[in-house]
Amino acid sequence: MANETTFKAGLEDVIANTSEICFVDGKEGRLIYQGYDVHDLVNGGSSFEDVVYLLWHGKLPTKSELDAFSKELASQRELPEEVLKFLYTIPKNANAMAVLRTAVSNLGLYDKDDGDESIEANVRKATRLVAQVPTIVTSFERIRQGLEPIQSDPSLSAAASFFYQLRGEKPNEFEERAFNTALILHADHELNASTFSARVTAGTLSDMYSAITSAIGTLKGPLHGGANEQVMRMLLEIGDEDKAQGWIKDALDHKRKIMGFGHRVYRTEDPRATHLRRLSKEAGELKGETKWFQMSQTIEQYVKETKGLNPNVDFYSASTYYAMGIATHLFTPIFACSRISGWTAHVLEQYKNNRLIRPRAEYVGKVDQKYVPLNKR
Ligand SMILES: CC(=O)SCCNC(=O)CCNC(=O)[C@H](O)C(C)(C)COP(=O)(O)OP(=O)(O)OC[C@H]1O[C@@H](n2cnc3c(N)ncnc32)[C@H](O)[C@@H]1OP(=O)(O)O
Ligand SMILES: O=C([O-])CC(=O)C(=O)O
Repeated sequence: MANETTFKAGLEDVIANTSEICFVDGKEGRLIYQGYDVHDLVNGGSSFEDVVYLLWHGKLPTKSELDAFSKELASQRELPEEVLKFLYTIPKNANAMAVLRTAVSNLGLYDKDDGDESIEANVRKATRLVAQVPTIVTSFERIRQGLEPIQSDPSLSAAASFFYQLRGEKPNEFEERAFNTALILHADHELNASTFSARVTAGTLSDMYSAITSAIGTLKGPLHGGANEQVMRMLLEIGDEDKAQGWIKDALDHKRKIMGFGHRVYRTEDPRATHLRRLSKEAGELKGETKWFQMSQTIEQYVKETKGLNPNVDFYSASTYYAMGIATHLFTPIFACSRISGWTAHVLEQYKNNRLIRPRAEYVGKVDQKYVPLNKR
């Protein structure tokens, strides 16, 4: 039996590995990628591609490195024919995260580098994954609606390409800028549950696609990435700003969690929420419908006052995406379109310095049971 003093429910504050990729300073409310504050990356005008390069290579690319990397990513967006065909066989009402999880697993079967576990091959797999996860999400969404998937335009940025592949139209300036910011903000977050899943799978020296499939299944849950969809469903259910306070009070009185609030690490404002709050306001104003932003503000104030809880990344991303006309069931897959960069960075780091991840459980079951043969039970 493991020493019971070592047990921490939910592994809270347990250090499970070292990492150079990301630091979450929960006390100060800071998020750092490879030494760079996420505020500087957003305010300094980084592209998502810039950040993916940073997460993987530990340095910001030069202009020519970024151009080459962006071109490489854009050239890999098309799905293998077999995977595209597979998307047509999926039930149209399937959960979009379940589709993504299954399609990424399927994608691994057709990767040219399948079976090659060299660093170079794994970087190539990571590149394809970052390029193709959005294509899976947008293609299935179109197939679901009875439309044909759209071939990507390699001249577009990752942010613009998502809209183009989803709608067949390029985004406006705000949509591209806001989506690029959202992609940067969701890119990595240290040892969150889905990244931990990916690292546990990679730690057995299983392949990149298996690790990412584990991660997608973990992100799907409403206590993690799935919360952004639940936030929007909550706002829609409340329906009117005047009803927000009463609805939240009732939920809290019944000990229900308010989606999009609270965090295992942050004890202050989640730095990503600061940007997303601003984007939610801007998106609402551009659409001429600020009701969801205003309702979110009312909820934030009430939950802060009554429970002392801050909004996390999922709270204001919901009303931002909604104002941009994105369907609610795509919110968590969009999270995955960004987090795939962090997951792959962590899987590459795990392979570089691997040790099997295998914690202990504190045994609290029965002991010394007397065996009874079947005919005597
Ligand atoms: C991208 C992400 O994954 S960000 C997180 C997304 N998830 C959500 O938004 C779901 C809602 N939030 C939560 O469920 C939690 O805050 C989590 C899962 C994020 C963190 O969970 P934990 O660190 O395990 O905190 P835990 O659930 O133990 O909460 C501690 C206390 O705060 C309360 N609390 C925490 N979050 C909330 C919430 N959103 N609404 C109401 N109460 C809450 C708990 O009820 C608990 O109260 P108690 O001590 O009186 O029982
Ligand atoms: O870090 C966490 O536990 C959850 C989170 O905010 C994320 O994955 O972005």
